[in-house]
Amino acid sequence: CWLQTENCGEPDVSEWGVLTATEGYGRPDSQEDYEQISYEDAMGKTWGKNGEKPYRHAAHAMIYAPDGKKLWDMYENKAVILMMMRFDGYIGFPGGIMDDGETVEFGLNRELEEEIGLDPTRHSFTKEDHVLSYVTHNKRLLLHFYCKKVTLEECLEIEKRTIDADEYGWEVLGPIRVPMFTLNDNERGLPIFLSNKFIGNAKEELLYCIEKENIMTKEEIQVALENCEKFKARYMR
Ligand SMILES: O=c1[nH]cnc2c1ncn2[C@H]1C[C@H](O)[C@@H](COP(=O)(O)OP(=O)(O)O)O1
Repeated sequence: CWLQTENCGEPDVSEWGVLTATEGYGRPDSQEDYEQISYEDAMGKTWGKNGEKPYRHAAHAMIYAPDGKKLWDMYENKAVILMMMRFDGYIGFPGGIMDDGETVEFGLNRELEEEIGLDPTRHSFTKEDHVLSYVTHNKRLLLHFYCKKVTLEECLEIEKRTIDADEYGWEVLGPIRVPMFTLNDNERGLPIFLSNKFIGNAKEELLYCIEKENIMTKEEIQVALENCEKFKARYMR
């Protein structure tokens, strides 16, 4: 039984080692029910208050920098956007579930330090960076998403630090840069990247921020999604 040091007994495959209490949160849910709500509604929520199983808060964040570098002098990379390969094989953003008593921003900054080694004295997320909140009743989670623009130099430094983070090699298997360009076959680059498996609503959060931060237009994103679907129809039956 993973990570336990004593009294392990027979492994119980339905209750998976010491992760039992939380690992269900990250599992894919065939009945995803993400409902967008305001930050204020999420903070003042009353669900789970009447002796039911409580709702937990979780927060994740996108860090990015405008780029403009050309691949082979041809394809402009519009931005460096940091995502990560998670332990479960899904792509997501760094962050996690708040510990009891933590504010969402405090918990987010703690998770970012643990997962990607973000230095809170230099890059601290505040309410100003909040973008979206969702509730998922299936998972009894209130999910908050944040986004911060940094300089390219800072972004590359943050990316480098990720492999020295406490969680590197455990919950985080590595930083991922989103390819923010598309080759002239209209598929390689962002469209094929979008055919990956993303945790929760991380893909929607990515696309929302790409548009909100004026990295790509709504129309450009739509074209990338359509080309992703064409690629999947051909190769991923
Ligand atoms: O990037 C994400 N965007 C939206 N939801 C996410 C993202 N990453 C995880 N999640 C969901 C999936 C889980 O239901 C919860 C908490 O997951 P996780 O980040 O793995 O939490 P811990 O690190 O274990 O605290 O959020």
